[in-house]
Amino acid sequence: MVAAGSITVAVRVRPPTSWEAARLPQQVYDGCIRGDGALSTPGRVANTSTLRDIVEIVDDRVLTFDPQEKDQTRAFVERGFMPPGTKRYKDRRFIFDRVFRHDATQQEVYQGTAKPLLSNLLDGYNATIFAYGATGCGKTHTISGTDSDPGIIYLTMADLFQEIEDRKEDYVIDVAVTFLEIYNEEIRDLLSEPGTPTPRGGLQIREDKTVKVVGLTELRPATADEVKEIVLLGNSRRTQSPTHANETSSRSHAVLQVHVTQAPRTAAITEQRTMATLSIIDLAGSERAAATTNMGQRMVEGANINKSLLALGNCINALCESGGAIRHVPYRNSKLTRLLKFSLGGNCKTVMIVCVAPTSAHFDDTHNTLIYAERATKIKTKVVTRNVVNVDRHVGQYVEAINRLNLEVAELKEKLAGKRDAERDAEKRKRREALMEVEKAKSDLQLKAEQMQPSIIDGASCAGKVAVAEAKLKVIRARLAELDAQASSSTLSPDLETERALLQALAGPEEQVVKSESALNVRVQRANNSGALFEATLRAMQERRSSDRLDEVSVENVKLDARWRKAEMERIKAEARQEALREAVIAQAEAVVSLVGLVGRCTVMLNEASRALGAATEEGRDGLEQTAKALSLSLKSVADGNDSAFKSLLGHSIATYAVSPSPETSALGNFKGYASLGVGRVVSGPAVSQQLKAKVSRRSSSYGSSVGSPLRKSHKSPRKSLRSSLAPSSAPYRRVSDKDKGKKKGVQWRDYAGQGDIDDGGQGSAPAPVVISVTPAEQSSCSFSVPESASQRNLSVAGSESEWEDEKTDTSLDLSMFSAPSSSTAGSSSGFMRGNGPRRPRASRLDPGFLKSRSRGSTLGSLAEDDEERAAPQGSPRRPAPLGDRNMNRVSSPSEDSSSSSDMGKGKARERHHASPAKRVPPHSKGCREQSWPTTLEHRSHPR
Ligand SMILES: Nc1ncnc2c1ncn2[C@@H]1O[C@H](COP(=O)(O)OP(=O)(O)OP(=O)(O)O)[C@@H](O)[C@H]1O
Repeated sequence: MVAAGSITVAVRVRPPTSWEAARLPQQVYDGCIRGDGALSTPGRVANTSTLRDIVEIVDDRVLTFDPQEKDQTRAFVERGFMPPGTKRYKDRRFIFDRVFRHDATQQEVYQGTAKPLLSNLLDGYNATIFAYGATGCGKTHTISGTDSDPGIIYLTMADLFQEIEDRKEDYVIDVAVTFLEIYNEEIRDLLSEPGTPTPRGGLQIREDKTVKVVGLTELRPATADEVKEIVLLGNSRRTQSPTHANETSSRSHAVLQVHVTQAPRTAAITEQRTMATLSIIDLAGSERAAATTNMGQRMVEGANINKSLLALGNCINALCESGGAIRHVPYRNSKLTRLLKFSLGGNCKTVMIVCVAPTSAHFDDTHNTLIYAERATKIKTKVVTRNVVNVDRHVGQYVEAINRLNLEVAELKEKLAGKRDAERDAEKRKRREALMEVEKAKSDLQLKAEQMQPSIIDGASCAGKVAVAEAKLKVIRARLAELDAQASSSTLSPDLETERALLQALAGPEEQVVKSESALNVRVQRANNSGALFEATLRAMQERRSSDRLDEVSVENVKLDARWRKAEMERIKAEARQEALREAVIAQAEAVVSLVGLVGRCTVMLNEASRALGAATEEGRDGLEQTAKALSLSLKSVADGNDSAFKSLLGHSIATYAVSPSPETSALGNFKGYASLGVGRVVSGPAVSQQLKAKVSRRSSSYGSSVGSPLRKSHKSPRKSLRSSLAPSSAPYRRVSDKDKGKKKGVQWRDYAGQGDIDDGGQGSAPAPVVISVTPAEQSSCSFSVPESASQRNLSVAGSESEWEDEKTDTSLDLSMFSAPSSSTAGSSSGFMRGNGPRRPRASRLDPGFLKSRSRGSTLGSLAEDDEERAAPQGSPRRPAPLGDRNMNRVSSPSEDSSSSSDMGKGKARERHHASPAKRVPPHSKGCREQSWPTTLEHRSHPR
């Protein structure tokens, strides 16, 4: 139920016609400045107009009729002199529900008038829209419009059908349209086709609870366009005649009625139907007969029009005065009022659209119309109720209802199936899109990972190297701190000074590496940046949430991929770091091997020197001198070689520390050995370390640390080093060939002579010297840089592994062996190696007998071999000094092997060579031979 109210009255001002526009004023001011220069007097107004605007729109609800002319000059010109107190203009203000300016569109008028009625209509409330106004003011334009600019009828029906479409799931809505005209008080059917039995005119009104015209043609349009067609058709049949005021003046009232019946789609026995009628009425224009030149039929038409409009006015007046209830309302005075009975005072919501002309040409019509409209605003309508009818279905209708419902069920099933299909399709599409999104995210991440990976790997590798450098530095600094502490309390002995200088040189490159601006650290930083970028990408993926495109599973998929990428990157980083550390460990191991070899050989050499000196002392002055000279040269050679090695490796020479200025500070007297220097176990391999330990434990003398250079590229056999160290720098060394041996060597190893019992049966117990054994092919493939000084000396250091073994074995034996006066008493190492039987001393290179044998042509040591070297053929290989090329572990070349094997002779010695555990090649030795030494000194020692 809608509360009681009034008729909604809206005023629409039409735009001026071209005829009117030509007569409306256009202010033209005389812009000339007068002679006296006075600007205060207004210029002359050139007023050529005969019309003026008489409607001023104040706002969307208020207008002023015949407003005061603001230009007094114009007012004077227009109206002449008016005595004070009299009004030149009506200047009357009207208030309506809506006021539309002349430029308002059809849509705006529709929205402001008819549209609010529409929803009520479908709920069962009657509604009426009628256009009122003088002829030619735009009523037909507002109600019907044109094809290109349709009016209220079309716009209303369009919305109505849209609403029906929206409700059709729940309701069956029936729309029927009738279109009639009241012409000269006769009701005519505008939709009656000529030639049909339906009479076109003379229709009667039946009045019950509703007003109904009997015999009207009802059409059932399904769309707004069909309604438009109907209206155009009806309008074409409507009586129109050209009048003075309007070329297409409607001479009748046209009434379009739209009956809407709505029934719910239920199968109940009773159904609640709502019925409502929308009446859209285009009244004929009121006209003052005096103002028109209408004659004859036009005049009769005009009279009838005016009569019906007067009746309408009277009804309105009555309704206003009575409030819609008490006083009699003369509806029956005309067909129009009878038809509009329920629209005006009944159960209906009514909108009156009042059309007015804007110019003074229609001054009185507009004035009257506005007064008429103002009065209509005062009509109080009754309480509007809903037209609801409860219809009890007849049993006969049940079948119809069931059929309809069956149809509806089938329809709904079809829809549901379609909907399900559509849903399934949508689901599939969504899944496909999600999959594509996941793939895209994954490939993006992969791309990112591939972009970042090289940098991150490089960074991890660099970080590993920096960590190694830091670890090295820690140890070096610890030792340096000790040395510094010693230096602060007392003067350091030359050997310790040398050690400190070497350690400082060793620390230099590491210091450079660990600096924050070092190349490695810069690369680490760059890798960190890449890593951060990668992390950010991963985080973004981890934080992805489900959306329209990605469901939960897809998001989880993406997150898992991100997690896997992260783990993979960590693995690769760890591998790179591990590889860097492994390389460092290998380098350290090689350095340690070289170092141990060097220290071992030097120690052996020193032992032999010591023994030789002791033996020479017993022999007498001549022997002593000779031995001392030879030893001096040998020791110098070793020192030079070591110095070259250090210079090459560390860029630091130890030559200046070689000789102590005073006996008190001499390294010979103050040498701190292994224990005091705290050099720990440096080799992790069990076999080698144990052998070294065994050897070290047998040393009665301390080992100097000054010779402990890693000697990066040194792969020489230790034997060679020792030999070359004993060889005079000027004498090239050559292996003794069989031929030479037969000619020149008067002294042989006892073993070679068959006197020794060297046997390879003692593999298990024989201490394995630290020797890297390589094949001839490997030897030939190895190239070592030879310092110029060393190559200039052109020392041959060739020797077989077996010889080196001999020497090592010898030096492992009881030192008392050197007390034996001659080579004939030199024992074999085999006894020791086997661990049974008496050990027979072997001739040593520094054995006095050996030294003496030089003159006799029978030598064991390199001093004798020097001579042999001099006598060697030109084609025999010449090798650089062992320390000169820093290849301490280098083994003999194939030619050396052959010479050494020939030197040793065939038979037992050869067997021993093959049987020696030392010939086993450590797995890493081959690799390291192909590998270049690191640029930094790879020294490893454990802090105390
Ligand atoms: N708002 C408007 N915009 C443009 N043209 C308009 C407007 N209102 C009216 N007109 C024009 O004015 C002329 C007269 O309009 P219309 O025929 O609608 O008047 P009417 O009130 O129906 O006249 P009658 O009562 O004689 O039938 C028509 O040519 C119409 O196109």
